[in-house]
Amino acid sequence: MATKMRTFSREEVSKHNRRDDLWVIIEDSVYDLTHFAEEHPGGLPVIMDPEIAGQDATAAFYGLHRHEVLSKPEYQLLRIGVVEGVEAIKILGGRGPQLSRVPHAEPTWLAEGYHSPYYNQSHRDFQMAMRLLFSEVVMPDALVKEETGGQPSQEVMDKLMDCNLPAMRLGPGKHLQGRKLMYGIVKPEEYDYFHELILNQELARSVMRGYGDAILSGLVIGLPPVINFGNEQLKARVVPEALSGKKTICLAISEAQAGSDVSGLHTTAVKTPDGEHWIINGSKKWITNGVYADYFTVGCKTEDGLTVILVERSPGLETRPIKTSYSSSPGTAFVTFDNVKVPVSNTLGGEGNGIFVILSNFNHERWVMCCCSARSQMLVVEECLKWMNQRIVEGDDPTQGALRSRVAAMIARAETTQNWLENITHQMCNMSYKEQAKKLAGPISLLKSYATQAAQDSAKDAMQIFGSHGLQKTGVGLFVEHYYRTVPFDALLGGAEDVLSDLGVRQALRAMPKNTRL
Ligand code: HEM
Repeated sequence: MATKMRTFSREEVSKHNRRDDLWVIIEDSVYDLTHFAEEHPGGLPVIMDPEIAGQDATAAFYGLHRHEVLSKPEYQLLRIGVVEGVEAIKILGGRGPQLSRVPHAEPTWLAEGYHSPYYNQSHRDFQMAMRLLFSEVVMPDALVKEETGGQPSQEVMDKLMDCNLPAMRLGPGKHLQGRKLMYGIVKPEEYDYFHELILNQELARSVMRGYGDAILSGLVIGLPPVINFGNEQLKARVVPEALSGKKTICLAISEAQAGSDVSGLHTTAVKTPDGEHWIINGSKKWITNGVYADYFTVGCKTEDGLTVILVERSPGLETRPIKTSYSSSPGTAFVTFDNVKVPVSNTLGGEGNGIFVILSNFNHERWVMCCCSARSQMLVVEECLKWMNQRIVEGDDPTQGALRSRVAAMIARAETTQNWLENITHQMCNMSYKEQAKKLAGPISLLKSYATQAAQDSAKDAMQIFGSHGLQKTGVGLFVEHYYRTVPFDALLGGAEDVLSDLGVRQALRAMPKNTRL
């Protein structure tokens, strides 16, 4: 049974304003900071200020801290009572499992009183279960590992495996057959691209960018070529190992000299005289999950052009971590191949068909990135609106109007990205894979290009709104700092912005009836 809190009048609190007896009021509660003040990360003098010590420090507190600070158990112990005559206040803070009530912080279909044609009860049940899983199991681990750079803990990975998260991250398809998805909440045959959109968006909402990539990002891009183009024997061995989390797989295409321009790859695969093996030489760079991967889906230059080969970690293959601007959790690697011997039966999609294998992956990969970008943009809008709501601005500050107009632009971008994404997802649900490749390559490229530009613009706006707080890795600006630092990365992965815009327009021109005139 919860113990009843003591009640203090404001006058009584005001008497505790000395170094050896120091109380403050925050919202409806009284905190005894006498012993904490010495260790306070913001220092003692700020709390000894006559306007703070023994006074209502709510405005000052929320001008400098996130609400999460007060919910930490060690700081909850400082709470000694409540203020007489003040109604109990339930603060809506943090990123718990509950739906946010901040306008534009959730996609419309999750906002109370709004409607959407795209989602049914199965999506709603799935979303609730996903949010619970991510906020209660994954997020606490993510907050630690993002800083320390470690991989997600085994306990977290085991829980993600229990609900078949790796298989669900690959989207609808045969690979889901016979699996219990999300504790049975959704049947494999019902699982559609909106379920997958929800999965990606809950992940993007809950974890920071680096940790998110550590949760099997390599599998999302590295395994489909095996599923779609591997021989039966290879699939029977590798797919279950990867989907059960026993082995890690990554995609290794980009190179130091060529970037992601597949026509300029230098890594070679040459057949042994008996024609049984490939001998691979060269290197790959910026390979997500590469540091700890067991399998590498590798693009190689061969006699017939470009060939994709599944390479197992074996003698001659080495990986080294690359220090990046985000966390080391995803194990971004430099991979070298020194006469690595691989059976020819590990060829994916046939010799010389590498471009086709690589391109067939792109639509899904880019769409996944759009899901995450749209959701992160909403999160940044939420951070900005919360900050504007909690921070008290003294007097008539003329910059406030300008900041509001920045938030207006951010909301417009986030809503545009999400609404366009939902429309494309609806098309994906109603098209065969072949049709998707034909009709959606252009729109998905354009959406990805738009989303990553919008995200970078919103990161800049958010930085202006948070001011210098946005430079800090701790405190109120923690999320915005991370977002601003890592968001440009999305504009490069899966095709650079300019390349994708160009591709989208070229596809549109190709689809034009040739006899169209002004
Ligand atoms: C229950 C009371 C308080 C607790 C538990 C607390 C805790 C903290 C913590 C953990 C930080 C590190 C940054 C962060 O994580 O947000 C911090 C920073 C700070 N705190 Fe407090 N604080 C309290 C009250 C106050 C009050 C009343 C003031 C008065 C103005 C204050 C002023 C500051 C300042 C100036 C900083 C440095 C800000 C920064 O680094 O951005 N704190 N506090």
